[in-house]
Amino acid sequence: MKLLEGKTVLVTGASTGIGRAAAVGAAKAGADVVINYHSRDADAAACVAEIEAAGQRGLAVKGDVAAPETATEFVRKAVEAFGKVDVMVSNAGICPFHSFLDMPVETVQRTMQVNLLGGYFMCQAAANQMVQQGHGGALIAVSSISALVGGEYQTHYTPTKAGLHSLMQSTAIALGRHNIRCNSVLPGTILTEINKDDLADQEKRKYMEGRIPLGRLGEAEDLAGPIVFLASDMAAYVTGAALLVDGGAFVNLQ
Ligand SMILES: NC(=O)C1=CN([C@@H]2O[C@H](COP(=O)(O)OP(=O)(O)OC[C@H]3O[C@@H](n4cnc5c(N)ncnc54)[C@H](OP(=O)(O)O)[C@@H]3O)[C@@H](O)[C@H]2O)C=CC1
Ligand SMILES: C[C@H](O)[C@@H]1OC(=O)[C@H](O)[C@@H]1O
Repeated sequence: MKLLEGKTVLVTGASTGIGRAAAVGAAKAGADVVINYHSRDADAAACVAEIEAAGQRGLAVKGDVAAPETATEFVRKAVEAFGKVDVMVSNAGICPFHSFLDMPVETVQRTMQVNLLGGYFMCQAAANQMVQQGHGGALIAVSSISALVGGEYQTHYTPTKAGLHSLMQSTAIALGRHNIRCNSVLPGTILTEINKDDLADQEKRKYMEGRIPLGRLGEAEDLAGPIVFLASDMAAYVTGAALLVDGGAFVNLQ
């Protein structure tokens, strides 16, 4: 029996990167998967094609997670299509690198709205559905190593990742009685669209690689296994936990 057989998994921000790897990983583990995305129609369709190639049902629902109604609509469409929601992977996020002293107000507000409030509303909508179903579930937030350490050009971003980590701790308490487990994954530096421009700076890229004991930057697929594990019954007694997936970067002081 596959790890996620019979489960319906929802993933936000799954047109590219970590979300897409999680969606395809969940399908390969036997789940039907509903994805949210914001703008890349062709990439979202390609993700659904990969889910179907794994032998599972897939559906893409377009929407901006910053709007609370996107969350209720996403969950409603998932239930309409596949009957239930077992897992919510709240992954959608942005990181427009910018210096602190001249940070535009709208960049701060948008980053908080998408990353933190988007995650909050998605998890809340999924949890309400899970409580109504009455057979538990799992929420997984894609937080970051940046929940634990700072970044000079990420002063608007790192608080959102700390916030998601904290949200999973509090929802673990609020939802434990419903057997809904709440955990976060904390990726290190993973090569995706979000940091393509930032890591085009070869000096910075080499520095980041040099910080990692495993000797390489991460790939989106490196997150699939940890997310599938936390979504699965193998993690039945794991809640309120945060799993670093960073090649050892965080512990590398000297
Ligand atoms: N890459 C890394 O090093 C790390 C990434 N993370 C986190 O992982 C998550 C995924 O990022 P990653 O895969 O790297 O980056 P990508 O840019 O590849 O993926 C971001 C995804 O989020 C979606 N998205 C962006 N804004 C919105 C929105 N307003 N509403 C709905 N969907 C949206 C994008 O959709 P579309 O393209 O269709 O607009 C895309 O599917 C983020 O939360 C990020 O903070 C955490 C630690 C490290
Ligand atoms: C976008 C960054 O490269 C990435 O995002 C994070 O959360 C980490 O700080 C990574 O460096």
